[in-house]
This record gives sequence, C-alpha cells and structure tokens, in this order.
Amino acid sequence: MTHSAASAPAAGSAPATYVWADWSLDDLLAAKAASGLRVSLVVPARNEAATVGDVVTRVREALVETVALLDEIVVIDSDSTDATYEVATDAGAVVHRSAEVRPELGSHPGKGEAMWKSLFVTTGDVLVFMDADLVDWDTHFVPGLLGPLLTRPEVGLVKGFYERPGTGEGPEGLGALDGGRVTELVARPVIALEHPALAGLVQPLAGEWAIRRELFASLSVPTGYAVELAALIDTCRLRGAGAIAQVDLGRRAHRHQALLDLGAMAVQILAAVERRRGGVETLAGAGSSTTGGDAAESGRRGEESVRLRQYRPDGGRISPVERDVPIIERPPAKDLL
Ligand SMILES: O=c1ccn([C@@H]2O[C@H](COP(=O)(O)OP(=O)(O)O[C@H]3O[C@H](CO)[C@@H](O)[C@H](O)[C@H]3O)[C@@H](O)[C@H]2O)c(=O)[nH]1
Ligand SMILES: O=C(O)[C@H](O)COP(=O)(O)O
Repeated sequence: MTHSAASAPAAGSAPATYVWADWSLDDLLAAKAASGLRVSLVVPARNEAATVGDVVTRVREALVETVALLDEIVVIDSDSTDATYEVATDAGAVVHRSAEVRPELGSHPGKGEAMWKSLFVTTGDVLVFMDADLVDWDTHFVPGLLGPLLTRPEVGLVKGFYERPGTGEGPEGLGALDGGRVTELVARPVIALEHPALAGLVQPLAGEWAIRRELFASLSVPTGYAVELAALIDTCRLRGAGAIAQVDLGRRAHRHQALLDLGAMAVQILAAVERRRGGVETLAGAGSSTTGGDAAESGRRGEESVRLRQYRPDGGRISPVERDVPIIERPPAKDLL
C-alpha cells in the first residue's frame, strides 16, 4: 500500500496532518527506544470471528515478530456469541472478555465499554485502537498512527483517515473521502455547529486511532459508539486542538451496518455531544453507574438509555419497532486503576 488518500489540508489548518509513510519503521523503532514508551494494540471485537484472526495474525507477524514495534496485541471480546474469543486467541492475541475485566465495576454492552475496560488489562503507555471487521487494510495503519505520538510529545491523540473504496460515486460528485452515513449526516454537522475546531478531521469517526494512556484514562468514556467523538471533543477542550493529529492511512474498507442500526449509533453520538454542552464538567456522574440505573434520580443527563422508535412495513401496515439505546458513560479510569 503506497498511495495516500489525499494531500494534507491547507497549511495552518488544524489538526496537524501526516501521511503514514512520513516515518520509516526504523525511524519509529528508534523513537520508541529513545522514548522508552510501551505500545499496546487494542482490538474491540463483537462477533468478528470471520475477520479478527486476519487482523491479529498480520499485525503480530509484521509488528511483533518481524520488528518489535508493538509490545502486546490485546483483543477485548465484547460479549461475542460467536468464536471471536477462540479465533483471536489462536491468532496470537491476548484476549479478555470485556465483562470479565474488573467484574466489580459491572459490565455494559458496547465498543466504548470494551475500550474503557482495556485500560485495566493493557500495559502500554500508548494505546492503538483498530476495528476487528476490516477487510481492506494494511499493517502500516499501526506505525502510521504511532508516528506523531512517538515523535511529538505535545500530541496526545491521533486519528486515522483513509479512502473508502466503493463509496462516493453518486451524482453529488463526492469523492472516496466521504465518511460513512453517520459521519456525513451526524458527526460532521454536529462538528460544524458545536465543535468547529474539529472540522479539519477527515474521518472523525474512524475506528483506527491512538491515544496516550494517561489521556484516555482521564476521559469520561461513552460505552457505545460515541467513544470516538467524545474523545476528540474532550481532548480538544482539555488540551487544545494542537494535541490532536491525523494521519492518512491509505485505503480502508469494513463491514457496513444496517441503516436502522446506524440510527442507534447516531443517538449515542448526539447524547454524548449533548452531555458535553457546557464543558467537560457536565459529565460528572453522567450515566456512569455500573449496573441497573436510576434515571429518575439523576434526571435527563443521567439517563442510561433513550427509546428510539423506527418503522418497518408489516403486511400492508406500518409496524413501529422500538429499541432502548444505551447512552451510559464510564468515569475516568484513572480514578479506578
Ligand atoms: O458492541 C460492540 C459493537 C462493536 N464492537 C467492535 O467495534 C468495532 C467497530 O464496530 P462497527 O460496528 O464495525 O462500527 P462501524 O459501523 O464501522 O462504526 C464506525 O463508527 C463508529 C462510531 O464512531 C466507530 O466506533 C467505529 O470504529 C467505526 O468503524 C468492531 O471491531 C466491532 O466488533 C464492539 O467491540 N462491541
Ligand atoms: O462512519 C460512519 O459513518 C458509520 O460507520 C457508517 O459507515 P457506512 O455508511 O460506511 O456503513
């Protein structure tokens, strides 16, 4: 994989933008040795038996066995009902079931929960996150994301971005750099309205990103799909946009969710944005209970779920389908480590 998705945005625009090939593996190995930092790859995975083995195997061969850029590969099995645990273990990852990590803290469904739980079972000073459902990707994603973190101390969080093959071919003339449906219809509009400092991010919802442990452990973490946007908003507020960098990783393709499931993702993202109105301090106690829940006691901001009603045709009638979308946030892990 040698091409890059795009040339960098205009000079002076934040965040700082790089291309994965800006650093050679030798550069990064030297920077890692000089810094003494340990690096963990964390792969949250729910029912990804079809793809998680390939993700773990290729990264292990390239970045643990061929060179020692990664100190560990940890898969957090997020309540899978398929063979994700066994496949990831056979591929050479250290695998933890999310619900079994610090069980006294309780367990919630969701990707953000798996990532928050990873803080209790990993040793890296830097955590690199990668989705388990990738089908068009390459191992250079990991060194690409590490480049800014290993070479620029002021950078705390690095987002990946990429071309998405097979998208962006509509009459609107969009390019392959359009995001997914939630990115374009929820995340970017919210960023434009409320968080314009993040508008320079090409793929704000990318699942491939990296963060310093101490920063991630200081953040409130939504248990579901809002983990990415929440981390960006909170990092920007706590440390400024200069603490965020992005790296062009080339191409990426993944499995797509059904539109109605993406509606639930959108609810989670909008709930996390709402909680951040007024500042990070509004997060204190926001739905962060570990079991059960007492929405009445904590009011709107303490709600643990939102009832989402969608509609399906049903034999000539319209059938409403309701789901309760969890909007829980975990408190900063630093207080629990
Ligand atoms: O309850 C869950 C759901 C998902 N995952 C894993 O999280 C990753 C991404 O999940 P996916 O359902 O494929 O997300 P997308 O629909 O692709 O959503 C995109 O947008 C989300 C919102 O920002 C990001 O969290 C995702 O990483 C990003 O790929 C995969 O490895 C999943 O197995 C979990 O671990 N637990
Ligand atoms: O990033 C997104 O917006 C969601 O993951 C949806 O992506 P998709 O529209 O490519 O499935």
